[in-house]
Amino acid sequence: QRRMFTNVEMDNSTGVAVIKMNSPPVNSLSLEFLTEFAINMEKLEMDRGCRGVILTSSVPRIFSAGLDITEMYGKTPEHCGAFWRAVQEMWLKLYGSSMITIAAINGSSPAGGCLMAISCDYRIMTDYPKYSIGLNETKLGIVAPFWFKDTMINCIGNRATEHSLQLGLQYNPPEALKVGLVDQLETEDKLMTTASSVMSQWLAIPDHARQITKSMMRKPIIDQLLRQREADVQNFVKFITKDSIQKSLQMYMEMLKQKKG
Ligand SMILES: CC/C=C\C/C=C\CCCC/C=C/C(=O)SCCNC(=O)CCNC(=O)[C@H](O)C(C)(C)COP(=O)(O)OP(=O)(O)OC[C@H]1O[C@@H](n2cnc3c(N)ncnc32)[C@H](O)[C@@H]1OP(=O)(O)O
Repeated sequence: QRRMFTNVEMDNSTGVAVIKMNSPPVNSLSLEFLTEFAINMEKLEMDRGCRGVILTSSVPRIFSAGLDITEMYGKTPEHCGAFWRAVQEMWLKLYGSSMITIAAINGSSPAGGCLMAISCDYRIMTDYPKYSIGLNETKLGIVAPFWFKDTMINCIGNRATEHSLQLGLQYNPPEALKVGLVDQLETEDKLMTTASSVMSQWLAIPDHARQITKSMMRKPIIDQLLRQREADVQNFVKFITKDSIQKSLQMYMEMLKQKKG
């Protein structure tokens, strides 16, 4: 039986779906997870009754740990290529969605987890000091590709992105609010109610006007990836299969395990 990585609950009375990521222990984004996520987004996009999506997590304390490192370590170039296509597809479906997308960030959200959040239209994060969010790729010895970087620039601006990406910064909730990485903080118990109430404000705007405006803002980056999608895959495969990069990933995974012990 196929495993489910996400639960989708559609409320037909409001036209809002809640996608809960549910892949313990850390909602890491594996090839299967990403494939299922993109299919779910596609189905909601095709559903004329669905106007908005709230993205959140069922896993305690974690929104998403980002890309599943085990999908990039010790794998064949073919596997790495298939994995990267799935990462691209997830981003294209989320960043390019015509629906209103709100991230209810109820836990830590490094790297690919942060990419998911900043690909949404609005972010509300639980105000808990131990949670963090950011594109920390350089800390793993890897490089966030241009479409991660440009999504971040569109969210927090050029200078803050440069600072944030070079240092691989992870922000706690008040810092994330200050830099503009999230739009609002909320307590754990009120997070979903607040997300629904923000959604109602966005739903009040006529869809066609909001959708054209959103597309105008995001299309240049999306088109740039679409134009060079296969080159981006080959670039990733070449980079990630290098011995030096594989070594960095191995050391990072060992560090994660040691931290636990
Ligand atoms: C020139 C450029 C050209 C092309 C581009 C090329 C390249 C590359 C771009 C790649 C972009 C990459 C994006 C990413 O998302 S990489 C992933 C980054 N993620 C992280 O750094 C997060 C790491 N994890 C953590 O910090 C913590 O786990 C977390 C999320 C804060 C939770 O902490 P905690 O609750 O204490 O849980 P544990 O750390 O004990 O973890 C439990 C368990 O999960 C394993 N794990 C954690 N994160 C991941 C992960 N991302 N992938 C796979 N597995 C993960 C961890 O090892 C533990 O495993 P165990 O077996 O010990 O139980």
